[in-house]
Amino acid sequence: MTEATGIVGEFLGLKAETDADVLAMQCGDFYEFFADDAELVADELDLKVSQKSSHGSSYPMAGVPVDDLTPYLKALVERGYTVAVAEQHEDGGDIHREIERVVTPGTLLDVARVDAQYLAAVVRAGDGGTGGDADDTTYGLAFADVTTGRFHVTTVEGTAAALTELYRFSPVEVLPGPGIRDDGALCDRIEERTGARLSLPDASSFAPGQAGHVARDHFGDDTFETLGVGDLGVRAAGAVLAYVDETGTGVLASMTRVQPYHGGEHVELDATTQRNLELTETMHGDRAGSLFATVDHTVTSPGGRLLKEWLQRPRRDRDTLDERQASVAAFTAGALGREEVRDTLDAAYDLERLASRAVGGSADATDLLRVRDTLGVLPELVEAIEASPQLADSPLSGILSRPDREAAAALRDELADALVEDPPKTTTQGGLFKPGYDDELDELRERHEAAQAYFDELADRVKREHGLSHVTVDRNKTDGYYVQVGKSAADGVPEHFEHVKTLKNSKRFRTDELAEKERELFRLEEQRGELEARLFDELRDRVAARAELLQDVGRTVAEVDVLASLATHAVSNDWNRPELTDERALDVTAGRHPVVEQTVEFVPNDCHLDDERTFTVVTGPNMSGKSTYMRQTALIVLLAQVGSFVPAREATVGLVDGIYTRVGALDELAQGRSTFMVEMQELSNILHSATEDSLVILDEVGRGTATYDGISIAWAAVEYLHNEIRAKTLFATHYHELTGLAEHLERVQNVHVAADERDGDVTFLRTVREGPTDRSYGIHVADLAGVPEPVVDRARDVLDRLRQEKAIEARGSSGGDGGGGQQVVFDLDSGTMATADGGRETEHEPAIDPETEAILDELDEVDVDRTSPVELMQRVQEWQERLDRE
Ligand SMILES: Nc1ncnc2c1ncn2[C@@H]1O[C@H](COP(=O)(O)OP(=O)(O)OP(=O)(O)O)[C@@H](O)[C@H]1O
Repeated sequence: MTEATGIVGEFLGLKAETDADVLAMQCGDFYEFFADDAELVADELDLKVSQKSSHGSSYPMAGVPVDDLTPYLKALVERGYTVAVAEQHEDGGDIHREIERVVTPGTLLDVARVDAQYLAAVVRAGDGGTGGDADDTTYGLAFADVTTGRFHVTTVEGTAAALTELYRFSPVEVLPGPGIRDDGALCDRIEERTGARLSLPDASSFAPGQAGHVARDHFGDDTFETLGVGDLGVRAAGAVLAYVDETGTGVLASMTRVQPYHGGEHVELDATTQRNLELTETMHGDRAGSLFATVDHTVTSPGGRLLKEWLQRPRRDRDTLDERQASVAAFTAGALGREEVRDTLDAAYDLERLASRAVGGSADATDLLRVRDTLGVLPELVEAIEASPQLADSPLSGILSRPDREAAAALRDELADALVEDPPKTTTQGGLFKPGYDDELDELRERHEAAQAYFDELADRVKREHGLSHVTVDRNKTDGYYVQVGKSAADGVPEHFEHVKTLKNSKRFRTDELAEKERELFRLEEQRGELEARLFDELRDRVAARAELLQDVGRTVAEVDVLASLATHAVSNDWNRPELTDERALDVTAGRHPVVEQTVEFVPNDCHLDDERTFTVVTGPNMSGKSTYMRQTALIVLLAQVGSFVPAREATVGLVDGIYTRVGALDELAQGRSTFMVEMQELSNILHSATEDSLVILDEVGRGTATYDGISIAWAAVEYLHNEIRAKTLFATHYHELTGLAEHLERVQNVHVAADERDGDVTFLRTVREGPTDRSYGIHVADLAGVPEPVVDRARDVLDRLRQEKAIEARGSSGGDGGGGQQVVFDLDSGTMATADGGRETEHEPAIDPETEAILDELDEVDVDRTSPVELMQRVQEWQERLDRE
C-alpha cells in the first residue's frame, strides 16, 4: 500500500506518536477515526463506516460530531481502551492538529459510577534505584482518584502486602514501575487481583530524581518528609502525578493533599480475607448479599463510597473508633435528629467530584449551583445537630467544625449571588448571571434587552402602523430576523418591505431598519455571550481554587452520612455498641451473622477468647453452621473496628491488628488452580503475618489433600499458632482427631455446633456448645443431596464398623480370583495402615513403605516459619512426585 497523505496521512502520523489504543482526530465539526481505529470503534460503538480515498488507496473512516465525543470516549474507556484526542487549531488559515489528551480508565473525569476510580502506581526497591530482590522487597504505592482528588501513598514490605493494598483500593488502572513490568508473573497477579488495565508510561517517570521532583513540586518540598512517606512512596506518587499531567485531564490541582497511611493504622485484611468475609461482594461476585450491601443506608453517593472504604479499612486507633462509636450511639439515641439529618443530606451532591470538575474546567453552571446547594447543606446539618439534645452533645459537632464553615458560607453566598436559578446548559451564550453581579454585564444586558424589545414589539407595530393582519416576527439561522405576513395580507405590505422568501401560506420580508437593529442585537448578543463566558470562567476558577475547601466539606458530609447510616442499621436490626478494649480478649454474647440474619431465623451464639483460651477448635456436622459462626465472629470484630455497632446482645472486643481467614477457595477453583496449592499459600501467608494481636479463622485446613497430609499439616499449624504466634484463632475441622489437641495444648478449647439425631433424622440446632462432637452427619447430608441409595447404605455400614472397631478396610475391586484382591486397613487409633486379607483383618502392622515414612519424617522436620512459601511449595511438589512414583 502506498503511504497515505492528506488527512489520513496526518491521522496515521499522529497515531504513531501515541501509545493509546485509539485516536480521535478533530476534522471541523467531527472527530474522525481512520483505518483500523475506524473498524474498532465502529465495532464497539455501532458506528457507520464509510471509505476515504487517499493516494489511490481507500481507508475505513468513522466519525462522531464534536459535541458528542464524551459519551463515545467514556464507552471506549469503559471497554478497556485508551483514547488519544487530537484537537484542530486554525492559525491564520493554517490548520494543524495536535494530541492534547489521552483518556485512560484511571484518568476519565466524567464518570457515572459512584465507586472510587483509582489510578495506582507501584514501584519496588531495585527498580531504577539500588538493591532489592523480588521476594522480600519493599514496595511504594500511590493511589489517585482524579474524580475526587483523593491521593494516598504508602510503602509496604513484601509482594503479598503490595497485592493486598492493590486489592483494597481496587484501581481501574495500574502503572507498574520498570522492574515490575518485566516481571510477567507479578503483572499477571496484579491484573488478576484488580482487574485493572496495566499502562506503561515512560520508565523515567519512576526514576528517583524525576519522580521525586514531580512529587515534591506538587505537594510541597517537605510534605513527604513531614508525613513520613519513604522514598519509594514518593516515587510512586511522582509517577502518578506525571501520568495525570501527561494525559492532559487538567485535574492535577484537585489533588490538594497527600494522605499517607502506614501499616499500623489499619487492621490488616489480606485480599483473601476481604473476599472470604464478602465485604463488598460475595464469593460469587455479586454485590447483593455482601456486608456493604446489607449495612449501606447512606443517602449520598460519597457517603456510600466512604462506608465501603471504612469496611475495607477498619482502624486500630482508639481515638478514631471512640469518636465514630460515640457519634453512632448519638444517632441511635436521637431518632428525630437522625431523620432530620438524613433528610438534609438528601440535598447534597458529590462535592469532591464537583471540585474535580471545576478544576478540570468541565463544570457548567448547573454544577456550580450544585456546589452552592451542597455548601448550603452544611449549616443545615449544624442546625439539625444543635437542635437535637442527643446529637448536640456528641462528637458530631466537632466533625462538622472541621471544614472552614465561614469560607464555605462565603463561597455559597458568592455563587448564590452570581448564578440564576435555571441556567442554560452552555456557558457561552449568556443568561447565566443574576442582575447586580457585574456592572459591565448589567449595562450590556440592559442594552441587549432593549435591542431585543424592538423585535418583541415589531409584529404589533407592523400590524398597527400598516393595518396588516397575520403578522409574526421570527428568526432562523439562514435568514436572520424577518417579518412573516399571511398570504392574504402579503400584498398590502409597504414598499420598503423587501421580500426574502415565499412559503406555502405566507411571505417573509425584511427592512433596512430591521437589518440595522439586527446587527446591533447580534453584536450585543455576542458581547454578552463573551462577557458571561469570561465571567463564568473566572467564577469557576475561583471555585476550583477552593477545591480543598470543597473536599473538606464533601468528606464531612460523607462522614455524617456514614455515621447516620450505621446508626440506622443498628436501630432497625437491634445491634449494640461493643465495648472496645486493649486487652487481648473477645467476648460476644448472643452474636449473629450480619448478613445471614437478614434472611433466616438466626440462632445467636456466644464466643469467648482470651489469654487463657486463645484457640477454639470448632467441630460439628456438615451444614450445621461452623463457617457461619466463625465468619460472624470475624465480622463482629471488623464492624467494631469500623466504629459500628455489632450484631450481638453484648460484645467486648479487644482491638486486633489483623484478621486472617482461610475459608473455601471457590474462585481459585474456577480459575483452575490447585485448591491445595492455594490453601497452602494462604496458610503460609497467615503463619507469616499473624501476631498475638490478630484474629485467625481457619476453615478445614488440610482438606484439599490426602488424609495423612491433611491431618499432619492441620496439626502442625494448630501447634504453631498456639505455641508460637498465640493469635486468637477459630479453627473448624472435620478431623475429629484434632479435638484431642485440647488435652495437650493448654489454651485450646473445643466447641461444637449441636445437632439432634432421632430415628435417623438430623435436626440442626445451630447452637454452639462447649466440647467436641464426634459425629459429622456427613452421610445424612449425602443422603439429602441425592447420593444413590446403595452408596449411602454402604457408607452407613462403614461408619458402624468404624465406630465399633475404630478401623476400616478399604475395599478392593471384586476381581475374578474370588479373594477380592489386596486390601488395606486404616487403623484410626494407631493412625497406620495394614494389609488385610480377603476382607479380614490381620495384625495391625505398620504398612507404610519406607519412602512414605521418609517423606513423613521430612514433613515433620519442616520448620514452617523458616521456610519460604516458594520453597514450601517446591517441597510439597517434590513429595507428591515421590509419592506418585510409588
Ligand atoms: N446460627 C444460625 N442460625 C440460623 N441459621 C444458620 C446459623 N448458622 C448457619 N445457619 C444456616 O446454615 C447454613 C450452613 O451453615 P454453614 O455453611 O456455616 O455450615 P458448615 O457447618 O460450615 O458446613 P460445612 O461443614 O458443610 O462447610 C447457612 O447457610 C445458614 O443459612
